[in-house]
Order: sequence, then structure tokens, then C-alpha cells
Amino acid sequence: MAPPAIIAPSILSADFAELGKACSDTIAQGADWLHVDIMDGHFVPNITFGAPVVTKIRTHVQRPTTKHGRGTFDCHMMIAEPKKWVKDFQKAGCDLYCFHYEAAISSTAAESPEATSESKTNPKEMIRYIHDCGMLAGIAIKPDTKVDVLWDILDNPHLAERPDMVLVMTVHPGFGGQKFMASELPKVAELRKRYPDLNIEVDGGLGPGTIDQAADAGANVIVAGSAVFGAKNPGEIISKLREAVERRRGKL
Ligand SMILES: O=C(CO)[C@H](O)[C@H](O)COP(=O)(O)O
Repeated sequence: MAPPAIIAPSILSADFAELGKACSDTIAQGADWLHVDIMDGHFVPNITFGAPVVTKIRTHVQRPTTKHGRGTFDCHMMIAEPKKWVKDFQKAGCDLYCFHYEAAISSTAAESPEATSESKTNPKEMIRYIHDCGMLAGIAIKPDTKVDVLWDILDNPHLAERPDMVLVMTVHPGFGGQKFMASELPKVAELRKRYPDLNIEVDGGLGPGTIDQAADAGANVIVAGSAVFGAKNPGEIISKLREAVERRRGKL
């Protein structure tokens, strides 16, 4: 059976002028995690914020007391050099550092003459490094990336190099409020079939109108930005998302 539902509102859609309050309110309204979107203007055509902001919002949300527990900061690193920022985000209070497969294998990150030893990496090494730094590790794939690239990483006999979560993007990363891409769900279904216990996160265009499809495919970690922060009653939306995942698990 799939692991329990984890609802992770994306603070990309929160009021940035009131970010600390928005984060603590969302947890009080029933969210499990906060999905923290980090964009560098290179890997994606948008910029959000960096570790200093995460340090500040951490003071508004209690650290999780268990692995994957309430208050987990799930940092989605949409950045070209994911290795470079691991330590800064760990110090800032990130609990789960989710990097993009595409960034870890790209020539910018690994092979360019400008790349320093700080920025050179590959997915397995990244996961080990994140674990060594005391965080959970996630690996994300964009819509254009085939899910097959993950088999070698997920079947790795070295536990320290295996991710704690896979994020399947259901929009092209960069902006909130985009249309959900149902075309990405076969990736989720294939992952769930192969790895019944894996935390599988979906991100982009999730809300009451699309959650059933994602839950049916087997996703259990649900990111929702505009659907939660744009709602009159965010707590009600969080409950609806959770119910859909738990119904699929046969728990309701
Ligand atoms: O990673 C993201 C964009 O790259 C966001 O987390 C995502 O798009 C959530 O926003 P929404 O729920 O409004 O689609």
C-alpha cells in the first residue's frame, strides 16, 4: 500500500510580504509539510528566494519531531547547481532537499570548465551528500524527462544513495497557477507499481478538480499552491486533497 497522504502547500502562491504568518497559518490549517520553491532564474525562467528567507520562515514553523513529520520544509530546488547550496539550506532549516535530475546531470553542473568542485555532481553522489548533511533527499523530474532514468537510482543497493522521495512535475517548472498535465501520471503509476513504499510527490496544477487522477495513479505527497493559498477556506482544500489520497489507499 502507498504511504500515507502528505499535503504540502507550495508557498510560491502565499503573500510574500506576510510569508512567516502564511507558513504558520497553513500548518495550523492542517498542512503536513511546506513546499518551498527555490528558483534561480537559470534552471527555470523565474527567481524566488534563497536560504536567508528560509532561515526566517523556519522561525515561524516548528521543526518536525519525526522523519517526514509535520512542519517538514520540503525545498524544491529549481536551480542549476544543486550541490552548491546543500549546506546553506541545511543550516537554514530545510528538512528535505529535492534537486532536479536534469540539473545534476547537466553540463553546467558537472562538466563545464567553470564548474568548481563545489558544483560538480551526479544524482547518486548528490543523494549521498544530502544524507551526509543530515537531510532527506528528493529527486525531481521535469515533464520532458522519462521516468526510466530513475530506475538505476532507485534500485541502488547503497541505501545512502537512494532517494527518500521522487517528485514528478505535473507542469513545466517555473510558475504557479499552470494547467495540470495529466500526461505525466503514467510516470506516477509506473513508480507506484515498482515501489509500493516510495513517497511520490506531484507538483503543479493540483486541486480539488485534479486530485482524484493523481491519487488514483498512486501519488501520496501532494503539492498545491494556488488551490490552497487562493482558497477562502484553505483548511477545507487541504482536507479534500488528503481525503482523495486516503480514499485511494482504502483508508476511508
Ligand atoms: O514548482 C512549482 C512551479 O514550478 C510550484 O510548486 C507549483 O506550480 C505549485 O503551484 P500550483 O499549485 O499553483 O500549480
